Amino acid sequence: MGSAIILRSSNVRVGRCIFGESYVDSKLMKGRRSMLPMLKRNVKSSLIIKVSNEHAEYLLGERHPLEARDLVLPLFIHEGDDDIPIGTVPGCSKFGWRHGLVDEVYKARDVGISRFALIPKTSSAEKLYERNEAYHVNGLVPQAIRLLKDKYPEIVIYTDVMLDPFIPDRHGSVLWKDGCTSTTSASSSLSLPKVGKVPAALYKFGVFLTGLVSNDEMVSQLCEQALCLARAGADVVCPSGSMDRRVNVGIRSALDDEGFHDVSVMSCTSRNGVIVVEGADILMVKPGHSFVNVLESLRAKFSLPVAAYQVFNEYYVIKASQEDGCVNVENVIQRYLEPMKYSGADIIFSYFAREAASILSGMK
Ligand SMILES: NCc1[nH]cc(CCC(=O)O)c1CC(=O)O
Repeated sequence: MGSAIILRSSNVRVGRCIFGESYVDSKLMKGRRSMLPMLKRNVKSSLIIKVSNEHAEYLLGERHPLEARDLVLPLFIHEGDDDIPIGTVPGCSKFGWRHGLVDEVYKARDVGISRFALIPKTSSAEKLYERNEAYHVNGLVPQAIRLLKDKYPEIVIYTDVMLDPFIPDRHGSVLWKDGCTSTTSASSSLSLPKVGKVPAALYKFGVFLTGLVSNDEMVSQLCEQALCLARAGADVVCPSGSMDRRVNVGIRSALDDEGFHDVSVMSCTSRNGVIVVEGADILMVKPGHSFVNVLESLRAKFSLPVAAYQVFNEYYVIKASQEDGCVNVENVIQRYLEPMKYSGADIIFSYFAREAASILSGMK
């Protein structure tokens, strides 16, 4: 079922083929075009940015070793000015978006990393919710994107589309609420059914918590957030925890309607191996290393770029052993990152990206 949908959507939709002339040396393409019927668009921001012949060869079937350009460095960011260490993890911080983040990106670019994922770590959630921070033009993530793109226009930025960091109780969904107390601009165009009398104890942060999730409202807010991120300059938006199949499709069409054809939608699967491919331009497996079998099967089934995410938890464990001298970065490359690449990942998210890249680019 999934592949039929993909085929259809890639055929009908406008947009460029990954191997459009403007991206790849046409000599390389001679006689090979027929091999690429299903490869999809949204090149700019996904795996083919500034495509080179080697990369095209890789996609045509030849396996190349892991390279710095395959890696995405995820960065935790916060609103304050100073960097805040994360627990006891050596060398890992939540970066202040104005300074620490920019320094970190600068250092990573030096060793050949050009892709970054921004993960907001918000505080004072109550205030944030009142300001509709999830899709406020001057929200944490949009501001960080604009700053980075201004300084380093060539980098690729991945951002989450999710409400969790901006909703006080972090459930990540939009709950039915009294229509009159709508706190979000996205919802103003929707008329929500009234929930009737709700006990006062359930009234929190301007929202009546009834325990019922409003999918329409959630999809609408996620689309609003994706647009806000795209307007700020995000290259790839990543809806996560898509409990509603309309999320990817809704975001894809909202982006297309505003002319953001080059902004990619990355769909995430984790744990159960279920992935929503409709509307997606990139498929992601998280945690990637634990599910290399899923990477392999996505690679075999779909002609979309596949991404793998090495999660923080794994980073934490490896980092601890590194401190004990049991593991070095070469081991991390050989035992964790390369297996994900060889299992089918074109794009690898890893908190080790900078350390790994400095070895891969021979700069260490
Ligand atoms: N989906 C949102 C998101 N984006 C980045 C992370 C951090 C992932 C990690 O490194 O553990 C998470 C949370 C999650 O998926 O669990």
